[in-house]
Amino acid sequence: MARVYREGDIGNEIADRKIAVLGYGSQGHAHALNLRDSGCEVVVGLYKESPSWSKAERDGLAVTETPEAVRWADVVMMLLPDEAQPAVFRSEVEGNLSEGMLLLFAHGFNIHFNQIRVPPEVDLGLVAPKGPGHVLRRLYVEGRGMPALFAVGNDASGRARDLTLSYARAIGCGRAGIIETTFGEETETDLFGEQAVLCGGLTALLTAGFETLVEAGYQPELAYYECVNELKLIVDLIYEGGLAEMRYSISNTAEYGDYVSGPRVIDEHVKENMRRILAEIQSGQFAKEWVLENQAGRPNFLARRRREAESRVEKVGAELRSLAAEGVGAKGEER
Ligand SMILES: NC(=O)C1=CN([C@@H]2O[C@H](COP(=O)(O)OP(=O)(O)OC[C@H]3O[C@@H](n4cnc5c(N)ncnc54)[C@H](OP(=O)(O)O)[C@@H]3O)[C@@H](O)[C@H]2O)C=CC1
Ligand SMILES: CC[C@](O)(C(C)=O)C(=O)O
Ligand SMILES: [Mg+2]
Ligand SMILES: [Mg+2]
Repeated sequence: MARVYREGDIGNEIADRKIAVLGYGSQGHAHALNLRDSGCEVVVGLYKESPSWSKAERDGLAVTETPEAVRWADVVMMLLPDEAQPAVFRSEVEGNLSEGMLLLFAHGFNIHFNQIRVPPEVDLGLVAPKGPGHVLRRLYVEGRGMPALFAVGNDASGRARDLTLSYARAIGCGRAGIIETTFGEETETDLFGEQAVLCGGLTALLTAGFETLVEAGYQPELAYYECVNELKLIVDLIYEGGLAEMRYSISNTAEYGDYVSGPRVIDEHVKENMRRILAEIQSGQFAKEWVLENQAGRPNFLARRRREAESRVEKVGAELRSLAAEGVGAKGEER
């Protein structure tokens, strides 16, 4: 079994270091605020026109432009979008790194697929929380934590491993559990999970279920409640107690249907498709496609984003959510 590091197994070396968090988006705001609340000295690095600059200041954080933040820091966490990282690394980060510094990533894409090469005298690490940044912050505030992976890509100083783990603890992940990995394993499993299961697989499954009911003549609002809205309630039970807890709470009729119909939906063909997607990730084909899509100005990505926002399942969901919000008073009480 993998060793799972908890708070008590990890030191507090990070408390003596100056940390620059580059970016203040989903992960950036959560890392910066969790580190600050864990007693660390943090500066957020951004570009001058960023709308997030004033937001970070309102949250009580010091903000400077990226090159200055890197020069000031001992530890730099790169939390720009993956596709923006290589250019910013070359123009604003690389020249300001020095021997003994630790450069961290929250996802290994650019290191594993050779889009960024870190100088050999600089330590290189990975702290990859296994969930969205806004939930990382929410859990920390609630006194809980999100699991994370950590890896060391280069240990020039001999201190990279302890410091990387200590950073993971300071953002709250030691409260849940931290597992050691490599940049390659984190990158390939993360891309697979988000494409085949958590985001791509799930949205395709929900949409297919919704459309099947609507095309068969059932009310779209009912189809939405059945195939999309209720998912959270089912997933919460799985999160709390695994598949068994969910199956304990549903009816025996639902449990029997789960056993006889689930494997006919997610059948061998689906697993074959999953294996193909994994192979495209492992070979670097997906990474190459995403890099080229960005170099071309993201035409397919942006068109797809627009089309998805116009889809029937999204429109029905938005209407139902606005009706639900109307029924709730300013203090969240039912009217
Ligand atoms: N989203 C998530 O929950 C997870 C993300 N990750 C990884 O974390 C990293 C960050 O992703 P995510 O938090 O989603 O990113 P976001 O898109 O949410 O935030 C990116 C931040 O970088 C800033 N930024 C963009 N371009 C530049 C630039 N040229 N110079 C300086 N700052 C810039 C943005 O500025 P502005 O605010 O002005 O837009 C924003 O603050 C990625 O490596 C991702 O794979 C890992 C685990 C989960
Ligand atoms: C599931 C998507 C994710 O990998 C994440 C929140 O963990 C991401 O890249 O945002
Ligand atoms: Mg990811
Ligand atoms: Mg992920």
